[in-house]
Amino acid sequence: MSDLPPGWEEKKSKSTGKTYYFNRGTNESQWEKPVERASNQVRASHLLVKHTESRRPSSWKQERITRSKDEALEIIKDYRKRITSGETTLKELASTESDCSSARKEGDLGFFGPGQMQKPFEEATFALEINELSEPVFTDSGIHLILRTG
Ligand SMILES: Cn1nc(-c2ccccc2)cc1C(=O)N[C@H](Cc1nc2ccccc2[nH]1)C(=O)O
Repeated sequence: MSDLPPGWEEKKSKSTGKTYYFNRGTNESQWEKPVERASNQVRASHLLVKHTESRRPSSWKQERITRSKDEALEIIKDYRKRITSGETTLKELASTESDCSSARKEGDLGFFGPGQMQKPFEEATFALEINELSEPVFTDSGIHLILRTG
């Protein structure tokens, strides 16, 4: 009975004889044995605009964040329009504009389950369909746009 997630198979490297894992569906291959992701987890990328009331009003972009919450909301609304019009993507904008250090990963936060992120962020993400973009979401960190990716 294979204990590998769907699509994965165990193979032997012709050159080294070492076991590796190959996914015929995605053409991925890796040395580490793939593990099943918990079914209650989701994956998301986000763009964060901080403001003066943010828990940590500082970021890789700006040592001291001086914009107001209202200004941050106007910025986030403009970003959302540009994404929904197809002019740009959330990942492109997050890379240059997000006040979260995940900007260096195009805003990708990876997989997370209940209890890992601030409640408003968690609730908004779990309410999204995969590839759906949230409305502006308010947390203690600032204002977010969230794209559920998994
Ligand atoms: C939750 N998280 N993951 C990363 C991250 C992920 C991948 C690569 C580098 C950093 C950064 C953070 C984080 O909390 N960043 C904070 C801002 C922030 N606050 C959040 C609240 C909810 C979800 C994401 C959030 N990001 C910061 O940089 O001040």
